[in-house]
Amino acid sequence: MSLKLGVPSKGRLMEKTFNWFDKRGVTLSRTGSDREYAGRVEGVDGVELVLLSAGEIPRELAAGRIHLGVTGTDLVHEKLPRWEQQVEQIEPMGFGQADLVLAVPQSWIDVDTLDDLDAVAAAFRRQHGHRLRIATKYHRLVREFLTDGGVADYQLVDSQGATEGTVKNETAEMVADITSTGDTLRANHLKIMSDGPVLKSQATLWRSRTASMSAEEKVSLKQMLALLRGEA
Ligand SMILES: Nc1ncnc2c1ncn2[C@@H]1O[C@H](COP(=O)(O)OP(=O)(O)OP(=O)(O)O)[C@@H](O)[C@H]1O
Ligand SMILES: O=P(O)(O)OC[C@H]1O[C@H](OP(=O)(O)OP(=O)(O)O)[C@H](O)[C@@H]1O
Repeated sequence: MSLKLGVPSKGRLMEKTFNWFDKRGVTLSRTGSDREYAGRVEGVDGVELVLLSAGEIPRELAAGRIHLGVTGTDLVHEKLPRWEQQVEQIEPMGFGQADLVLAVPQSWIDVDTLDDLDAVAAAFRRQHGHRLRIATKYHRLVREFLTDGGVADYQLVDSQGATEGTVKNETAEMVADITSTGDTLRANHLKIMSDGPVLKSQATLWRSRTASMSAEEKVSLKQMLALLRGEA
C-alpha cells in the first residue's frame, strides 16, 4: 500500500497547493482528462495522490483514509470535534488566508462589540418574538465563540454559499463567514464586528493521527516530511 496524500481537486486552493509542493521538490500532477480525478506524485516513492474537495479532507483525515491532507484551518476546526486528537498540524502553507468574522448591517451603527450584540439580540427577541438569525456554514465555531462571548439570544441558520446575500433576502439579520479582501461584505452593506475574528485561517498541511501505516508507508512519510521541511 502507498502513503495517501489528499489535496483539493479544484477551487482556490488547488493550484497553490501544487505550486507549494513543487517548490519543495515534490511534483503533484493530474493525469488523464481534465475531468478525471486521478493524479501522480513524483519526488518521493510510494505516495499516492488522492484528489478531494477541500471540505471533505478533514473527514478523510479523521477516518484515517488519507495519511496527509491539505485544507484550510477553518474546515478542520469546524468539521472535527476536538480536532487535535484526530489530526496533527504539520505546516501552515502561507496561502488561502481568510478570517472567519461576524458581520452586521452597516446601518446598525450602535453595534460593534459582542456586548452590543448581546443587547441588540435580547431587544430583537422581545420585539419580534423570535431570535436574531445568524447565517453561516460554520456552526460549531460560531456557537463556541458566541458562548465564550456571553451572547445567547440568537439562532443559526444554515447557509452553504452566498451567505452575505441572506441579509438582503431577509432570511437572516447578520452573517458569520470567511472573508479575505472584504469586498463581498462591503458590496452587501455589511460591516465586520470589532470583537474577533472568530478564527484566522490558512491552507495547512495536516497528518492523520488515526491512519494505520505499514513500514514502507512510514519510510515514505519520513522522506516526504524531510523534503517539505527542507531537511532532505
Ligand atoms: N475569499 C477567500 N479567500 C481566501 N480563502 C478563502 C476564501 N474563501 C474561502 N477560502 C478558504 O478556502 C478554503 C475552501 O476552498 P474553496 O472555497 O476552494 O473550496 P470549496 O470548493 O468551496 O469547498 P468544497 O470543495 O468543499 O466545496 C477554506 O479553507 C476557506 O477558508
Ligand atoms: O472577502 P472576499 O475576498 O470578498 O471573499 C469572501 C467570499 O469568498 C467566499 O465565498 P466563495 O467565493 O467561496 O463563494 P461561496 O459564497 O459559494 O462560498 C466567502 O464565503 C465569501 O463570500
